[in-house]
Amino acid sequence: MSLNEIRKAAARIVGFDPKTLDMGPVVLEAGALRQVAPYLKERGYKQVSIVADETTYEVAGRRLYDAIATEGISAHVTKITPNKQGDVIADEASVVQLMLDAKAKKAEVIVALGSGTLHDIARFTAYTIGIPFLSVPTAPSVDGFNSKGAPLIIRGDKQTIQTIGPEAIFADLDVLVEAPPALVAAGFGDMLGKYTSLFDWKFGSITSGEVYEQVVADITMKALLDCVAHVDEIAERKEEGIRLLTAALLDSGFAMLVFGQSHSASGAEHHLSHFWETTFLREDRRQILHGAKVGVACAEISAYYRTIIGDVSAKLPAEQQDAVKLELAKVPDEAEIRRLLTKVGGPSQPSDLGIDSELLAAGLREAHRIRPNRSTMLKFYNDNR
Ligand SMILES: NC(=O)C1=CN([C@@H]2O[C@H](COP(=O)(O)OP(=O)(O)OC[C@H]3O[C@@H](n4cnc5c(N)ncnc54)[C@H](OP(=O)(O)O)[C@@H]3O)[C@@H](O)[C@H]2O)C=CC1
Ligand SMILES: O=C(CO)COP(=O)(O)O
Repeated sequence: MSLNEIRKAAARIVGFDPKTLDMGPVVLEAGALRQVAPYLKERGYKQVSIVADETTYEVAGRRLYDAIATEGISAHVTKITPNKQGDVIADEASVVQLMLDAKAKKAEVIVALGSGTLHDIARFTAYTIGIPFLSVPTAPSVDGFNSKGAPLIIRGDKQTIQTIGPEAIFADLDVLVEAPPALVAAGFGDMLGKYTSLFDWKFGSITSGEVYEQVVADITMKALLDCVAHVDEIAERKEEGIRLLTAALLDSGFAMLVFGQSHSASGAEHHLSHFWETTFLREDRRQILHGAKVGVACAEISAYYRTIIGDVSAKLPAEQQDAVKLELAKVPDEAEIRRLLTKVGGPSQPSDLGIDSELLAAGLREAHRIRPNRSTMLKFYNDNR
């Protein structure tokens, strides 16, 4: 959907503050990278901080830096230092690294040049020092370019802090089509996760009176179904497939931005993924792409929910039982989710990710504690067993 269509849809939400979507431009086209420097000039920025890592700097950072300098704007690049396993992660050290650089250079705006992790480092830092950030995605791997939430690793735990959305987005299809297949499959996996996150949000609204916005759920579901309908084009990584996937990721991000929290996009499948992520960090293991974990976790949650629905239903008031069963029936079964993941070339089983049955079982017992305020069916089951 275009930003204007999102604005129109969001206007139907009672009490929605239109300033939330006071942003633009949102550019998703070939050559979008070339529009960044003229935009910065037009906005009158004189000091720009670009945050990248070694890879994203090579992919697009050098070109961006030169283009900004050519406009007579002072730019500097912070390449976030990887952890000892070689992964760039959004933790205290990365945030402080960018904060110190941006402060020292008196940056007026931060440009996030990368995928999910670099965006979270950028949005948290920009919010903390009180400046805006621009989104320049280099891979269609997550729906986190334009949300407000910054999932950070704080003292080893994954906490999501509500910060700010981007001032503008420049998603260059020339760059995105070159992203490695694993990152494309991860983006598709992050979208498939919406099957179970949307179920969990509905579950929370039925059983715990969790605030639910149909418009936000509809935007997310439409984005998800667009991806599923075009799985072949996405798997082929042609320009149209990558455009469709990126547009869906942006729409899901906008849905989170409009709602102000991530209920539409993050349910038990994300909590399971976060559980695996922090376990790997504690064990000094290399990180697995977020969307790769989410896709597999979505299949696991779809299967698990079907095994526990009887027990859950027995503990619900009679009038909620049918509604919950009806919603669960709309979630594709695990075989279908794994089939779609395989089709797009991504991992489909926990073992593909190095997750054994013990870690899987531990996550199903404990992952809900990562987001104790979210009324997922996993939390209900574990709290009431
Ligand atoms: N804020 C939100 O609402 C959301 C946030 N997230 C967060 O996003 C994070 C995960 O982001 P994700 O995008 O999966 O992974 P990362 O941002 O961690 O990126 C993984 C790696 O992708 C590589 N990369 C990126 N673009 C390119 C490219 N064009 N060519 C080659 N390599 C490239 C980089 O390579 P290299 O490693 O070689 O440097 C990068 O480090 C998680 O922490 C998750 O919680 C996820 C969804 C929503
Ligand atoms: O990853 C997200 C959506 O894809 C956001 O998840 P959290 O709100 O759980 O950090």
